[in-house]
Amino acid sequence: GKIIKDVMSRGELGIVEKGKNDLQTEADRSAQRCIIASLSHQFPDLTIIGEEEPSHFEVPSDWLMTDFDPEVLSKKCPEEFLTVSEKDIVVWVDPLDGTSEYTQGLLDHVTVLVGVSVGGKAVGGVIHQPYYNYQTKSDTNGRTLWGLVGLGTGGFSPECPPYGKFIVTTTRSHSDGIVQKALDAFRPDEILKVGGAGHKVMLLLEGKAHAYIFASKGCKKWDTCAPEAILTAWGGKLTDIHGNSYDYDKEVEFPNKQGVFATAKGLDHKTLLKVIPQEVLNALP
Ligand SMILES: Nc1ncnc2c1ncn2[C@@H]1O[C@H](COP(=O)(O)O)[C@@H](OP(=O)(O)O)[C@H]1O
Ligand SMILES: [Mg+2]
Ligand SMILES: [Mg+2]
Ligand SMILES: [Mg+2]
Repeated sequence: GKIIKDVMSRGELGIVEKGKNDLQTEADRSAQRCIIASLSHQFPDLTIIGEEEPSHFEVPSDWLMTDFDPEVLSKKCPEEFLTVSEKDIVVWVDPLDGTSEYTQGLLDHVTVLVGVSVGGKAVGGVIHQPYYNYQTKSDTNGRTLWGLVGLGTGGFSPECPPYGKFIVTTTRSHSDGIVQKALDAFRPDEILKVGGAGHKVMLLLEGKAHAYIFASKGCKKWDTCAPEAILTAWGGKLTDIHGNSYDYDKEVEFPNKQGVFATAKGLDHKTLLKVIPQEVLNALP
């Protein structure tokens, strides 16, 4: 988070266009180097997959994080993970989610995502929001939300969305006709178009939206692993638009080709899926 803020303060974003409507900045590159170097230093047998291309330069020594969160470590590890070894774990890293919004100054849309999968299932995750409340509080360090399936969540106060209303959240920078058709089918009371998969799942976790609907193949495994794990740990659900769960094993393809459909705790995920029109389902087979 600090690296991301430092790059923004210096004002030289070093923007590279990876593809159509797909940017990368110095903050994406540096944050990934910090996260991957720190994790692989402490856990050499982990499989770590990051969004950005690997860098072979050595990272500055003050970028190597060595401390652990005592609050999380004070909790009891769920039985099912006691025998998991480093080799069974795949970590999906999105060093900066919401790059498009970052370059446009919509800073609270930006998050850092570190997702942990075991046996292909998204079970653990961290969403760090470096610019949380940055407009109201001047020297905030941001906040860090976490979740582990079987244990619970921390770093935020989960809330259920309001009754008698249906609020959906979706992309603000990667929409198309099919994305819009899927949204329209729900006749939502409100559509929150915001950046980042992490940011959108936070809206579900904090009761600001009922569903995150993205009928597009644009999101990748690093976008959804951490958010899915935290959402699942709380009681919500994230699947593709057909209702199938994504596999986060190390061999899988990166794109979430069947889109994203996520619902807050207390919603009937299965019934809501039936609202998605056949034409939309056919577009993302
Ligand atoms: N059409 C597309 N092309 C490239 N990336 C896409 C995309 N649609 C979604 N994404 C990626 O999915 C994430 C969430 O998208 P959105 O904010 O539009 O909902 C972003 O992650 P990054 O910002 O980490 O690249 C974004 O780049
Ligand atoms: Mg990107
Ligand atoms: Mg992303
Ligand atoms: Mg990213």
